[in-house]
Order: sequence, then C-alpha cells, then structure tokens
Amino acid sequence: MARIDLDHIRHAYSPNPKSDKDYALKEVHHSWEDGGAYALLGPSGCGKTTLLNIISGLIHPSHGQLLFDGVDVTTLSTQERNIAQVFQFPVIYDTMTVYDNLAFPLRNRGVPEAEIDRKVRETLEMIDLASWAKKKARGLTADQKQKISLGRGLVRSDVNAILFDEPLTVIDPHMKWVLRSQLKQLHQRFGYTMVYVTHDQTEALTFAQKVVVMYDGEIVQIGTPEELFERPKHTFVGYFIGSPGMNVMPVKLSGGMAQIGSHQIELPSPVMPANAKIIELGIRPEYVRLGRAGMPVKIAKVEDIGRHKIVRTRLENQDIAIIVEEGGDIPAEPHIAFDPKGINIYADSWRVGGQ
Ligand SMILES: Nc1ncnc2c1ncn2[C@@H]1O[C@H](COP(=O)(O)OP(=O)(O)OP(=O)(O)O)[C@@H](O)[C@H]1O
Repeated sequence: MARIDLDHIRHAYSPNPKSDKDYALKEVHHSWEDGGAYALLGPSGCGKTTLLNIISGLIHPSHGQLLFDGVDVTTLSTQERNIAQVFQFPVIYDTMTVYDNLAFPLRNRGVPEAEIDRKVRETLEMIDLASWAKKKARGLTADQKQKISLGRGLVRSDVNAILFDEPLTVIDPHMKWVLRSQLKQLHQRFGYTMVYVTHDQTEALTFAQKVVVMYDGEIVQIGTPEELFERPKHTFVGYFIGSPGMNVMPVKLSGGMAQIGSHQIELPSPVMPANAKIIELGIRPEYVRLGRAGMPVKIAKVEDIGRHKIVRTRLENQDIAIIVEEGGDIPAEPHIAFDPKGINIYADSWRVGGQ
C-alpha cells in the first residue's frame, strides 16, 4: 500500500480555464498516509469523483502532480498505477462463477493457484458468499453482484490503494451496515490505503479514520469525525455534518463579546478577525441549553425522534435548533444559553481563533 501525495492538483474539464469557477477541482494539496482510510464526502457536483478519477488515472489533472510513495504517477495509466477500484454498479463477469470472478485479477497477475485459492476463500468468507462459490454470477441479485465487485477490490494484497466510488448504493440498508463494518475491520486488519467516495455522512463517519469534506471543488476540511463535529473549519462542514447541522448566525464582535440581535454572549476566547465581510457564530444544537435562564426564545416546533427531541426555536429573527435529551424539560417560558465549549467564530465562512 502507498502514501498518496496530491501536489497542487487542479482540474478543469474545459480546455481554456480562465478563473477559479472554470475548475471542477480547485487546488488540492495534501498528503494521505500509507494505510489510511479516507472518505471523500460532499454534495453532488462538489468534485469527489473528479478527485477519485485523478487518483485512479481515469483523468489526468490539468495542473499538479500525483505521487504514490514519492513516485510521480501523474501520467501513468490506471493499470500501471496498480490500484483496485470498486464502482457504484457491479463490474463482474456474468458467465464466470463467483469463485472465478474473484480469482480472475489474481490469475491475470500470475499468482500461484494455491495462493489464489487461499485468498479467494478468505474473501468469499468476508463478503459472505462462500456457499455461492460455484454458482454462475449471472443468477445473483444486484447486491450479491456488488459484493463480488467489493471482493474483487479486496482480493489483491499487492495494490497501492483501493478506491471505492459510492460502492453501497445498490445494497439494501441492512447489508450496507454489515459491509461497512466489514470494510472497517478489514482496514484495521490489513492496513489497506482506502479512499471511499460518498455523499452520505453516516457512511463516511462510520467507515473512515479521516473524512475529507469537499464543497464547490475544494477540500474544506480533513479531520476525524470528532474534529468535524467539534471544530468545523468551514460553516459548510457545520451544516453538512450533524443532524440537524450547526446553527450559524451573524454576530458583531467587540471586547471578547458577540452580539446576537439585542443579546451579548461572552466568547470563550476573544477573537477579532481583520477585514472580514461576514462574521458568524456557529454552535451545534447539542451545545445549546434550553432552560429558564439566558436568552428568551419562542418555540416553533418540537420533533420527537426517539432518544432525543429536536426543538426548533426563534431567538428574535434567528432560527436556533436545540437537541434536548430524553426526559429533558421544555419550560413554559423557554430561554437558551450557549455552552462556551461549543462556540465557534467564522470570518467569511472560515473558522478563526482558538484550538
Ligand atoms: N466529463 C465532464 N465534463 C464536464 N464537466 C464535468 C464532467 N464530469 C464532471 N463534470 C463537472 O465537474 C464538477 C464536479 O463533478 P464530480 O462528478 O466530480 O462531482 P461529485 O462530487 O462526484 O458529484 P456526484 O456525487 O453527483 O457524482 C461538476 O460541476 C460536474 O458537472
């Protein structure tokens, strides 16, 4: 497996890009660790597939270099890069048996039959298709076929990386959960370098050690699930991760205080961003306390979703969502207070100050 360096990579699909908006992928400059499990997460059209295809060699970037373990592979073909790929829809040979589908990539590389047999059986167990080994792939259901595709990605241990492009789209919800957990276990056991594209935050947060959040052709944050939750670097990360997402509201700052409408809130550490057009305060619904002291709010809606409630409130002109744990009280004259450890300040959408 390999470390992946993305060295000042940019990509435009049009031949003569002039400004930033002509680039599907704005500048990406990062190192991804050997043996890391990365999820590329973001909304449709943000550039996830473009970035994955640059890593796999299906696209050659307009600018920059791609290195595997320090070796420049930017102009190499997909085959020369020695990677395994699993796509959204099954890529298998219908006329071959399940066993032969998995053995195929190994036979192609001249792996000895005894080794092939060991790897194929191990992979069949992993994807829970051992009893189907001798069946032709043609007769299988869509999710069994996709499991074979996953198996073909996992059967080779000599690859530089395994790339997954929304591989669980056709899998039924329960099996999705099972396969995701299995992929995670496999990663822990064998230390594959994995890059996994998804627009589903649950999928990204349960699979990856590091989640790469993309927005409008840019990587806005790379972090552990905890970092993305606690310290979103960009307001988009705040909105996109979490359910509901972070509350973001315009504020005025002065002398260590933030003013929201007619209310003053003390900041945990004073910040004073220079030259920002828009200053905002972000706080997750989990860090807003509902009680009898603090800023008075009106309750717009209460959504009971089992273990907790989402209480939608209005603070003057501002919508604020709050998570109230099971058994939590909703007072007749509700007030809110912000837990200082959940307060983040943003200047033109980027987080400023603090740890
Ligand atoms: N072959 C292409 N030619 C021109 N523009 C393209 C091409 N492929 C993608 N794009 C554009 O590049 C941008 C990024 O697309 P990309 O497919 O990488 O996003 P994505 O995050 O993977 O989206 P999705 O989740 O919908 O697959 C989009 O604006 C898209 O319209």
